[in-house]
Order: sequence, then structure tokens, then C-alpha cells
Amino acid sequence: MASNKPAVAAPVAVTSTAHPAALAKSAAEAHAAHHPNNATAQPPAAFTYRYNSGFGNEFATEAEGYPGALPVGQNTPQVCPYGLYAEQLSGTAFTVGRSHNQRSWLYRIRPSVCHKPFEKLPANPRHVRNWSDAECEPTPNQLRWSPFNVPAQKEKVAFHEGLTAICGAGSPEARSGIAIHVYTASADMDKVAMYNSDGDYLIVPQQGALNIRTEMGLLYVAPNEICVIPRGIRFAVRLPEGPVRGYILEVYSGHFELPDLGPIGANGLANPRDFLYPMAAFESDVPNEGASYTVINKYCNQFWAASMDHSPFNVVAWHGNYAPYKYDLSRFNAFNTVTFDHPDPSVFTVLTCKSNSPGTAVADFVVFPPRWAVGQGTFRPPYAHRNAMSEYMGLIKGAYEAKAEGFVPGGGSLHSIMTPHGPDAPTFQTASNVDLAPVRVADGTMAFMFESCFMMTVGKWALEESKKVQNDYYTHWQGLKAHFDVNNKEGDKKKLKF
Ligand SMILES: O=C(O)Cc1cc(O)ccc1O
Ligand SMILES: [Fe+2]
Repeated sequence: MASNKPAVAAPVAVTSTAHPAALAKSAAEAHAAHHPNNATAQPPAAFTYRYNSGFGNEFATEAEGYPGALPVGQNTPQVCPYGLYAEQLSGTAFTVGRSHNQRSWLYRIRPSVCHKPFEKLPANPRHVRNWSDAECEPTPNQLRWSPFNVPAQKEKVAFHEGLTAICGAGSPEARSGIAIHVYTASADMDKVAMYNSDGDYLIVPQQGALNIRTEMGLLYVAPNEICVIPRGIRFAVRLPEGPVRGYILEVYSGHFELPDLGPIGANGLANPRDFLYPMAAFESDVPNEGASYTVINKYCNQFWAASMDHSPFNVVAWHGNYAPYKYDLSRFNAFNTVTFDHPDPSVFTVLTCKSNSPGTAVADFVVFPPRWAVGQGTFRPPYAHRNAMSEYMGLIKGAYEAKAEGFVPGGGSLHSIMTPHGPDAPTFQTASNVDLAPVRVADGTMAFMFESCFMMTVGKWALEESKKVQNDYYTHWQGLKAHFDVNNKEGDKKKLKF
């Protein structure tokens, strides 16, 4: 969350065509030694990625070559440096308390208002206008999806065209609820920008890196990294490595923040300094006069388009604490038991979007990273359970510790409120018999969960038309046999067979 101490963050990269991990070779090597699963790809040299670091910091940044583009000591001078326009982007109500207030000041070639009227785009069967529609199904069944197909290059599906709503609840109108999407794409957003009026997007690439141009600058986000594009910020996605697939968590209220650490102390889980924010960069390859740009807006879950005769990525300098950011999941500093029993998965929370009910999240983003398992006398995989929260899970790579098969990278599962689930029969069998030496678990794996207090319905396309729902999912638990023997009154363990 926003720090109470507004401090201008030190840049982590002044000029680089490289990923921050490549900033200092020795540092990168040291990192790689401790984070063996960090397979973050290097971005192409054609783009320059420059970041500041520190979650929720107050940043001040000017595009390279335009020193002094930020006004000094005031936000709205009579005439801004370089003849730029000053524009405020508010991420919270003006009057929100200082610790949670978010806004940025953008200094741009022309203000955002210079566009033609928006026109509504035709309805798309992969979108959901209203999660309470009769065709969205609330279901108490365990649901699992096989991976959605990634379009071929020649199909030319851009990121904004490949958005597919899976499940959700509530509405942007009421500023209450969430949506979970999958995206698949095979083409760059070319002269097209998008923004979401409905809420924040937390994007989890699963296949293929994303080059995301935002109003605040460029982000390179590879699988095993995530990014957050807050409400209203315009962005365009390019695909430097070809076709992509990934997941999106959208929250209709609030913003993501780091979870409180309680007794853990001042450090651990996702550390604030590992969050990277773009430095100012504007689009120089598009002439600002005579160019044609389309801006797509998701507004109350409907898509609209407006044209502009210049690039919306025309911010030469900005300052503030409302901006997109990225985070490398291999930096997650996991905590777990060093004695016994399986802790609740909240111990792996990367980011949370709080509701007004203390301790109950609109949505948590939780990961299951590679780590050591050392619990003694313990059934180590996730336990059988029924939850007061909804659990959507996805897999970036590898294999998830509670599921022997069927849950594959790019696939997903939904276990709704009070829907029973847990380790499948083969996992139970193996984990009940395994030797409890310290072992590495989930090496080469990254599973995640979007956990939410909302009771979600499932979109018609995701449930039926996609044909990706695994109808035999429930059978994976049917092999869980009763071991209780009514005649074994002494509870003699030796008589138990697993
Ligand atoms: O259902 C799941 O696999 C997610 C999960 C993991 C875990 O370690 C404990 C509880 C839980 O819901
Ligand atoms: Fe669960």
C-alpha cells in the first residue's frame, strides 16, 4: 500500500535494454543461484525498459532526453515545461485518507480528452456483461478446465480481442465484486490502446512474454512474473515471443496491497523493493499529428472504441503513486512450518485487495512456489477442506502438489464457497506413505490461487461453449476409500493400510 513516507525511489535502471535482473551481472548471478526457478526471459533489445522500485512509492520520472519535464514544486503551473499539459489521474476518491490515497500527475503532449466519441462494440460471446444474468451459472460442483487454445499467429488475435471471462460476481456499477479472465493472443495491439474503467487488472502470464506499453512507460512481463494495471491506465500489449496465454484477476473495488506480516515481522513474502514501476517513456514512433489510434474502453463490462489522431502514450513525465507495476514471483520469500502440520495457504499471499470486512479479502493472489517441505508426522500436501471463500486456481508451469494429473499449465479450476475439495486419490495414497525426510517440493512449478470472498457464477462460454470443462473431474476423488475399521477399537495403526 501507499507508504506514509513519500520518498522518490532510486532508479534501479537508468538506461537499459535489459531486464532488471541483468542490471549488474554479479547481482544477477547471485540471484540466479538462490532463485533457481527464475527462468525470466530477456526482453528484446528494440525496447528500452527502465524501472523504479518500491511498492506504493511516490515516484517522479521524466522521459530520457527531456530533463525538467516535471514542474518543480507545483502540479499545475500556468505553462508547463516543454508546453506539456498537466493531467491528474485519480486512483482513489480525492478525500481518501493519506495512507490509502492514490493519484498521479501526468505531463503529456495532449490531454486524454482529445478523442472522438466512444461507440459500443458488438457483443462478444466470450464476455460477460452481468454475472447475475440467467445464462451465468452458479454451481456447487468442482470445476476444472483444460487449457484454452492459443490462436495461431495467422489468426491475428490481439490481447484485447482474446479476453475471455471465466467467472465472477458483483458488478462494476456497484463497485463491488471480481472477475477472472483468461487471455489468449497471437498478434500485437497495433495502434490500439485499451483501458479498463471497471477495476484493476492483475495479469499472470502463463505462456509467452508481454511487452506492455502504458501511459507511465514500458513493462516487460514474462511467465513467472505478474503485473498490475490499475483502473483507467491505458495500455497496449505486444508479443515479443509470439502467441501468449495467461490469467487475469479483475477487482471492481479497491486496489492491491501487500498483506500485513503480523508476527512474521518486517520482512518476508513479497518484499516491497522487488516491485518495479516503469519510468516515463512516450511513443516516439507514432507521429503525434496525422496518426490514427483506437482506444478500447471496458466500461461496465461492455467494450467501447474511440479514435484519436495521435498516440495516447504521450506522457513525457509523471509523478505520483498511481501506476502499473510488475513483480517476479521467483523473488517470493516463502514462510512455512518447520515443525508439523500444513499451514493455511494465506501464508503464501503475494498481494491482497481488502474488503471492508477486516481480514476478509475481495481477492488474494496466492502462489505455491518451489520450497522445502520439512513437516514431521505430517500429511504434507494441501488438506481436504471446504472454504468460506472461493478458490480459482491456475498453473503457470510444472505440476501442482495436490493433483496427480489433469491440472496442467494453462488450465484452471474453481472450487466455490463450501465446495469440498483437496488432494486427489493418488496424491493421498502417495503422501500417506512417503518417507518424511526434508524434500524440495514444487521445483520448476508455479501454481497460484485467486481467493475471493465472492460467490462467483461461471460464464456460458467458459462453462459450455469452450468445451474445456473436464466432466470427469469429480472422479479423481472417488478412489478415496474408507480406512476406518469399526472393529479396530484400539486404533492400531499397524492394521491400517494406505
Ligand atoms: O485447494 C487448494 O489446492 C489450495 C489450497 C492449498 C493449501 O495448501 C491449503 C488449502 C488450499 O485451499
Ligand atoms: Fe482449496
